[in-house]
Amino acid sequence: MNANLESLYEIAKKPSRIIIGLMSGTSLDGLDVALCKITGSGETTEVQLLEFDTVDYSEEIKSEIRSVFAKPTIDFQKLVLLNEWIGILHADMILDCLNRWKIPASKVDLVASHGQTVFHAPKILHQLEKFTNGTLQIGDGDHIAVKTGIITISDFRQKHIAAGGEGAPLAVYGDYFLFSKKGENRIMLNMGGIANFTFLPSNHNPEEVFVTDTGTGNTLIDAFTRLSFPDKAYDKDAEIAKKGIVNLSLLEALKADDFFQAPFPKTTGPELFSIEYVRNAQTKSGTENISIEDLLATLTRFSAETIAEAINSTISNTTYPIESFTIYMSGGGAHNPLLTGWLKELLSCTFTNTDSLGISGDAKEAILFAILANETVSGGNSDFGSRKGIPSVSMGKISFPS
Ligand SMILES: Nc1ncnc2c1ncn2[C@@H]1O[C@H](COP(=O)(O)OP(=O)(O)OP(=O)(O)O)[C@@H](O)[C@H]1O
Ligand SMILES: CC(=O)N[C@H]1[C@@H]2OC[C@@H](O2)[C@@H](O)[C@@H]1O[C@H](C)C(=O)O
Repeated sequence: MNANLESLYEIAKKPSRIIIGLMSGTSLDGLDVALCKITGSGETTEVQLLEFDTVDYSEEIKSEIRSVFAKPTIDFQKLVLLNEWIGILHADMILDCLNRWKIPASKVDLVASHGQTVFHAPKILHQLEKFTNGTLQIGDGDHIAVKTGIITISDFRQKHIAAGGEGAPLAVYGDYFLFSKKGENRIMLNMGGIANFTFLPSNHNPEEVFVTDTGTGNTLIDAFTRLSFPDKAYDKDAEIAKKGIVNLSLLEALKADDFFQAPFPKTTGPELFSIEYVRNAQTKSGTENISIEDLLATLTRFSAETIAEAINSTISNTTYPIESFTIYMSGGGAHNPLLTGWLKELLSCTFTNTDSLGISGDAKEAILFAILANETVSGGNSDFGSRKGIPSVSMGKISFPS
C-alpha cells in the first residue's frame, strides 16, 4: 500500500484525531486557525479546542484577494497565481501558529482547509439555465500538504454541489453534531460577512434540521465603513451607525430584491450584496445624499430585519412557538451591539452566544471544517434525509504531503 494511504488509514482508525481547521471568510479579515482534538464522529463527535488564533491578513493580502473577489470580470492569470499564493500563505500561517503554540507538525493528523471563496454563484444568482450551482474556493490543498507535511483535506464545497446542494451553508453538519439537543429548540445564528442560521428542533430529528443564508451580515456595513473611513476595517461596536437614524425609504428599497422572495434554503454572497446593490437602492429611493451615519444605521437595520424575518418565517412554518427557541449567536456580527440589540427587539426568543455551549463563536467556522475533515476520514454515516440543501455525503479532497 502507498505509505500515504497507510498513514491515512491509521489516522482514520484512531479514537481521536488532532485536526487544524482553517477558515477565511467573506470579511477577508484573516485566517482563523483552530487546533482541535476531535473524538468520535457524527453524532458522537466531541471537540476540544486546544488552540485558536486569527492570523490577520496584511493590507497586501487583502488587496490581492480583493482584485478578484466577487467580481464577474477579472485578470485570469491573477486568479491562477493567487490559487498557489494563498495555499502557500496559509501553509506558512499554520507553521507560524504551530511554532508559537510549541506543537510539532508531526503531532497534527490533518489540516482541514476551507480556502478563500472568490466567487459564489448559486443558480439564483447566475440564472443560466444550462449551468448548475457554482462556487470557487482557492488556496490549493496540495501546497498546504507539501509545505506543512500534514495530510490536508480541502475544497469541501464541490461535493455538496455535486450532490444537489449550493455548496453552502455547510455549518449545519457541525451544528447538528455538536449542538442539537433533545428537548431544546435551538437556532445557531452565524453573522459573518453573510449571515446564516441552522434550525435545530427539540426532537433532534436530522430530517427536520434546516439551514439557510439570510442575506448580508457585515459585508455591506464593512464596505461602506471602508469607503468613508479608509483606515477603519469595520464599524467597531457600531460607533458610527449608532449616531445615525435608519432611513425607511432606503431600507424598503434594500429589501425589495428578488433574493428575499426566493424560497428557503438559499445561499448568497458579496457578489449580490455589493456597493452597487446599495447604490441602486439609493437611486431608487432618492437617498443618494444621506450621511454615512444614517447609511450605516440603515445597513445595520437591513441585516437585522432580514435575519429576523428569515428566522421568524422558518419557525412560523413549524408547530414550535417562537418563544421556545434559544438563539446562539456567533461570527463577528455577534460583537455588534446595534445589530444584536435590534435582533433582540425583533425576535421573541432567548439570546445567548455559542460560547455558552463551550465553543467560541469566533472559532466556530474553523472548527466546522475540522469536523467535516473528521467525517471524511472516519464518519460519513449520518443521514439527513432527502431534503434540499443537506446532502448526506462526505466532503473534501485529500492531498498527501509526498
Ligand atoms: N466589535 C465589533 N463591532 C462591530 N462589528 C464587529 C466587531 N467585531 C467583528 N465585527 C464584524 O465581524 C466581521 C468579521 O466577522 P467574521 O470573521 O465572522 O466573518 P467571516 O468569517 O469572514 O464571514 P463569513 O462567515 O461570511 O465567511 C468584521 O468584518 C466586522 O464587520
Ligand atoms: C460560499 C461561501 O464561502 N459561503 C460562506 C459565506 O459565509 C457565511 C455564509 O456565506 C455561508 O454560507 C458560507 O460559510 C459557512 C462557513 C458555511 O458554509 O456554513
